[in-house]
Amino acid sequence: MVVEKKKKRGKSEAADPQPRGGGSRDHLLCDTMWRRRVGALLLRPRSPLPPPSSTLRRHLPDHQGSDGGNSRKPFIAFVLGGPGSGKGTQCARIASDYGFAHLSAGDLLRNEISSGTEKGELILDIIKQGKIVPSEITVELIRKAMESTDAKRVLIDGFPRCEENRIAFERITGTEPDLVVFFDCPEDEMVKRLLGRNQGRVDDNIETIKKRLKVFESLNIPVIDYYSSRGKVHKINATGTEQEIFGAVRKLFSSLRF
Ligand SMILES: Nc1ncnc2c1ncn2[C@@H]1O[C@H](COP(=O)(O)OP(=O)(O)OP(=O)(O)O)[C@@H](O)[C@H]1O
Ligand SMILES: Nc1ccn([C@H]2C[C@H](O)[C@@H](COP(=O)(O)O)O2)c(=O)n1
Ligand SMILES: [Mg+2]
Repeated sequence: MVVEKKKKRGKSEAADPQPRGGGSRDHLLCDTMWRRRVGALLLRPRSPLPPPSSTLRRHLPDHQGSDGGNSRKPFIAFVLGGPGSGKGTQCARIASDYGFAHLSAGDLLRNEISSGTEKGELILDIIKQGKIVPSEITVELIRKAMESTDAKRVLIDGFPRCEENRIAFERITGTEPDLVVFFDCPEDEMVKRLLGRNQGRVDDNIETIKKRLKVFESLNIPVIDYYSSRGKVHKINATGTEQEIFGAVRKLFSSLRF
């Protein structure tokens, strides 16, 4: 199933996950341009990837293990949807009812900001502008979080946000999601929810929200289309009350064999 384009979706933007060209499309940049701008930080020599730890080995595809099943990779669900579509709200309920660990990419990045490091400052600057943080930063945070949980079911909320995110995740963890849940919500409803969220987020203002919506259409929809073509996407209508939406979520999760 290829996700239908909404009426307001710009044809060329949605079809071009890495738009090239002038400054007016600056809001669409994914991590390539940012890597250039912050070269000093990102081009620092990185130590070679360590051999997978026993925990990470659980994430490798087709790893059957020889310890009675304890080393099998966890069930991984990516949870996607536009800003304010209700990903975090529904993930909290899924985690509590179905025993999933909830890893929110946005929360991991905000924790890094709180740590007051140079990397945190870079992340803050990018988030304020509604853009996407370089994949190697985000995937590394997710990889560490996955390593430090023993959960057999993991929700990864708000990731991957662009094709580079997806490809970096697959390369670094050597695995793919078992399921992609897409919360489909009209833009006007998402804007209303974000403006009413009132959690002090630096990106919950109308200017940044407009940019995040454009980035979602341009860079995240192609990822959803990619997984749709691989039969992994389950689309949920994200309008209605939290409880109504969770009804649809429950139908899906109760039907899964983990
Ligand atoms: N069905 C709903 N109806 C009305 N408000 C909702 C609903 N679901 C969530 N909300 C509220 O909308 C706001 C955004 O929800 P939430 O934080 O879950 O979205 P999100 O998709 O995680 O957004 P972001 O991508 O910005 O993190 C929150 O204030 C939340 O309480
Ligand atoms: N994969 C990701 C996830 C998040 N970010 C940045 C950009 C988002 O606007 C911001 C907030 O995320 P949210 O809490 O809305 O999921 O964090 C990113 O760059 N890459
Ligand atoms: Mg969220």
